[in-house]
Amino acid sequence: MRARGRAARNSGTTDHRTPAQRSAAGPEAPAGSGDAGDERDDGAPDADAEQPADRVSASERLLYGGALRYDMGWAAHRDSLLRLTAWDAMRRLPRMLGVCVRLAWQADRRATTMVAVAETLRGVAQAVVLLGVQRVLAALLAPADITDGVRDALPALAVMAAAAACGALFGAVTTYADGRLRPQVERLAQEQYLRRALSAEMASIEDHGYHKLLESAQFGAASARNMIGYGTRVIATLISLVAAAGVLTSLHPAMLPLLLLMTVPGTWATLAIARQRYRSYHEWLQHNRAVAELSRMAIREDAASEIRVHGVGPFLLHHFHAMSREHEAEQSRLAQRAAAIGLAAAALGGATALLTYLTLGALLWTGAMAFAAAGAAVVAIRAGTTALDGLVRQINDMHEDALFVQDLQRLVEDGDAHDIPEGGERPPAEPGDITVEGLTFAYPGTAAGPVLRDVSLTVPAGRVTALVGENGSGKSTLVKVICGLYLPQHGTVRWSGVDTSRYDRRQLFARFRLVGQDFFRWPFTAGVNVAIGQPDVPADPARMDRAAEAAGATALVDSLPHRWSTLLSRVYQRGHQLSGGQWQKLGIARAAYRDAPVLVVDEPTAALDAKAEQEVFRRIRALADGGRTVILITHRMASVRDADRVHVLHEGRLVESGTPDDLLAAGGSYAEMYDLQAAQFDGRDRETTG
Ligand SMILES: Nc1ncnc2c1ncn2[C@@H]1O[C@H](COP(=O)(O)OP(=O)(O)OP(=O)(O)O)[C@@H](O)[C@H]1O
Repeated sequence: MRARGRAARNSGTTDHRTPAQRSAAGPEAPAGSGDAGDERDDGAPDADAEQPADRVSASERLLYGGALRYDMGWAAHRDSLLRLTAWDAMRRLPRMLGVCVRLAWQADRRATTMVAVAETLRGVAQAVVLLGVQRVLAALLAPADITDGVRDALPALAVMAAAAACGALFGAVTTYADGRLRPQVERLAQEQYLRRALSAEMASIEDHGYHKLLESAQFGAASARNMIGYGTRVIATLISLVAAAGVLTSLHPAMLPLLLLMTVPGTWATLAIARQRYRSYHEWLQHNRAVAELSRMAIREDAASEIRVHGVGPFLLHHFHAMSREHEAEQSRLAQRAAAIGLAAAALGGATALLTYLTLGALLWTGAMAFAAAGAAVVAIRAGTTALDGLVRQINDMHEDALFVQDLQRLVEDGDAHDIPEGGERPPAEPGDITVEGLTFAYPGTAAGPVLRDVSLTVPAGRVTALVGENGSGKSTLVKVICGLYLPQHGTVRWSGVDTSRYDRRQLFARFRLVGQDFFRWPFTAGVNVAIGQPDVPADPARMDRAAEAAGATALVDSLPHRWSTLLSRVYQRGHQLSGGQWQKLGIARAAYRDAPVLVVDEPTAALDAKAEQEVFRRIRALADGGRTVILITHRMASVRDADRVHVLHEGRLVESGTPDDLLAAGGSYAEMYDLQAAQFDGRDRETTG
């Protein structure tokens, strides 16, 4: 494809085999790769199939549980894609040019002006050359003596030469200014995209529809860059076209309609093929993303050992092959249709060209047109059809890219509803007691129903509060709602009795430090991995050392080849690999680096050795003793014994609350979980001592 953005959006080759040939010659399926019989509707290209989503390969069913096709009903592009007619494309041209100019103007006014002026002048130069041809032919063909003819043609030839030289010069100016402009436009658009994506609500990021918009709009930046190029060419082409049309009309009024008629078949073919490509691109977006993801898995660090030890390589390769073939079949179907449309357009184009030249001949024959004028008309027709064809192609390209730029604009302009809202009161520096009242929460867009049901509890200030319960009981969800990451459907979260919905959400986040189960391993230096806990201030090495000390990570940092400057990603040169437990210590140091009154720790010690685990809990306890509020989620019941208060969740409901001693005495769920774990240790002790 023409441009970088488009290359990233499209992929695939062709597979012309029938299903029978495919299963006969297909790759040997490794164990677990699906039943060969499932290939039944992994169909070869079916020219009549209107619904590619019906063709689901065994790989797709096995790996993704069904077809990975977007229902076109979702697409905001749908109408623009499928309604794209020549009239529609022309009608939209001014708006699309407006988009280009606005983007370019925002990025670099000087370069934009240079491009606009140079392209306009280049178009004018081309028009002068065309008019010169008419003059030269008239001068050469009119007098009986060729020497007189050449002499008469000389001034026009000189003007043509000068115009051609100027055209080349303006072309060079455009090349320079356009080359400067395009990367700036792309950067600007990408920054707009990132700003929007980074400020979206968690619920919006997980929202299917919004995620699709985010996915589609990510191509907006590359498309914006492309559009500048197309816009530039459209200006020059339009001027050439006006010149050719002017020349033709001046030669004979019948010529202009014929010129337009000649371009009808090409225009129809270009737009018909484009419509099919748009439809296909959108339907296969998810599928192609999955194929790209399958091939990326081959080099993922976190998958590398399992791929080798479990022999996952052939499995991945097989499914990559099968899914790629499936898309190739779609590509093949498109190619077949494009070839048929192209052939029909060529036949119609030939007929219209014949009609035009026959008319020209008739005009000559009847003496309605002079010989010189007919020669100039042939040149103008050629220039005109080339310009018109080019214009349709450029408008089509622009249109395709404009859809992605439109998505980006839609995201930028209408994304407010999905952003974490700004505004609200400033929350107090210390939240005091945190109380949750009648909280019910369901993840938006899921059919599973509420994962928290009517939960009411208190997290006392300056104490350690433990949340326990079996897997999936809602502990992590509860702390995410308490932190303000998600908004509950019912109920309130209060700080010292004040409803937190009054507070500015971003400032609310600033009161929490979080060591999540799935804290992110930034592929940056060890120092950044800790200092990113407080990214709004410059990294302070002394504070990093203190945070490492608080997390028991000093020895680890000292052991790194470049201490804080050690790059923690083996993907890069000089990269260093940490163990899971070492990462966890850095994650705790990140939270310690952050200056916030409430510490939320979700399974903080899962990857730590026994000594480190004990140390972490000792430090967490010390934090609370120093007045910090700690919310601790853990499955280690022994660690919970040090908590001041324990809340037990079961299937999204609060079932027990109290001090550890009270709950043990009550003999409920907590006591049961505690006894189970204690019995494991007792058993092991007996085994090792027995
Ligand atoms: N982002 C999400 N979108 C939809 N459902 C989710 C999401 N995160 C969690 N869930 C669902 O919410 C329920 C509670 O999950 P949660 O992670 O809060 O449980 P948990 O008690 O912390 O479990 P664990 O002890 O295994 O960490 C689960 O059924 C889970 O499938």
